[in-house]
Amino acid sequence: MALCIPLPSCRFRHRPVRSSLERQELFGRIAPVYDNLNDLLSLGQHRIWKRMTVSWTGAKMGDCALDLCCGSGDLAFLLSEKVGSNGKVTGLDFSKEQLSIASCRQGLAPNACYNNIEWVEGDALELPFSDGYFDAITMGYGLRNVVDKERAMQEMFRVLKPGSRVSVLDFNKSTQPFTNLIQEWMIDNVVVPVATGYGLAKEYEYLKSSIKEFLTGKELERLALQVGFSNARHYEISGGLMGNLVATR
Ligand SMILES: C/C(=C\Cc1cc(O)c2ccccc2c1O)CCC[C@H](C)CCC[C@H](C)CCCC(C)C
Ligand SMILES: C[S@@+](CC[C@H](N)C(=O)[O-])C[C@H]1O[C@@H](n2cnc3c(N)ncnc32)[C@H](O)[C@@H]1O
Repeated sequence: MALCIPLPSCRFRHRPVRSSLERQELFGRIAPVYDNLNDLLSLGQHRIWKRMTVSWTGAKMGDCALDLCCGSGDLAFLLSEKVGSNGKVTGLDFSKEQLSIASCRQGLAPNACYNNIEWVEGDALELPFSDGYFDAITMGYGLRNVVDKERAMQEMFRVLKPGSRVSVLDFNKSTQPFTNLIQEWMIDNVVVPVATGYGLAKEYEYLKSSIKEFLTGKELERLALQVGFSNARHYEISGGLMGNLVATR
């Protein structure tokens, strides 16, 4: 009979969320509360970080832009305002539940330009777009969550036009121990307790391990150059708690 002895080494205890399917299901479960919790937990700051992300792409009127791992669509809506009614935005995500919220928000919003957004259910690791198709790409809190970060960067490089930019927003994996300590303290003492009230403790506990397994700013810059980008720069935001990688094809 198989026995799982409750020791710290038992691989069935505190098993981290690993496979792509497990992550897809996690984002499906948090979808109903995701937007409200982002506003609450970041004290509205995530809206500012997302505006900075869009601005760093250099997207302009008439452009064709992609928001990868779009979730409920925050960055896609901001891109839509930048490219206007003559431009086009594609929001791609593998979670039906997140896309359904994005689509509802689009229907409820009065902005005419939001008609230029199309939602696509797909995998960031196998993009259903031709080479050199987009003038700008955003990815908010997506790269840390994909199972193959190099592959995701390669796909972004492939579908981007030469000279165009990708802007990748995420938690910063700092090289400063004190910054990491603050980040971990916030997750343990604010984020997870709040999420527990919604029955989503495990889902938000995942944040801490995913940041630990993520890349530092310098490592992200190196990865971008390695897959072929001609220029890559990582910016720290909000005292180094968040970060944004800007890379030019
Ligand atoms: C927009 C935020 C998180 C998105 C997010 C990303 C993920 O990968 C997840 C994975 C699993 C579950 C949930 C998520 C998820 O929500 C940021 C939300 C805020 C942070 C959770 C809290 C960080 C603290 C802020 C840095 C506080 C800053 C306030 C200060 C006034 C500058
Ligand atoms: C934390 S949410 C970010 C949502 C949104 N970009 C934002 O900034 O609020 C991460 C999103 O990435 C999506 N995702 C993760 N891995 C993916 C993949 N391989 N392909 C497509 N979407 C993915 C999830 O479904 C989820 O909606």
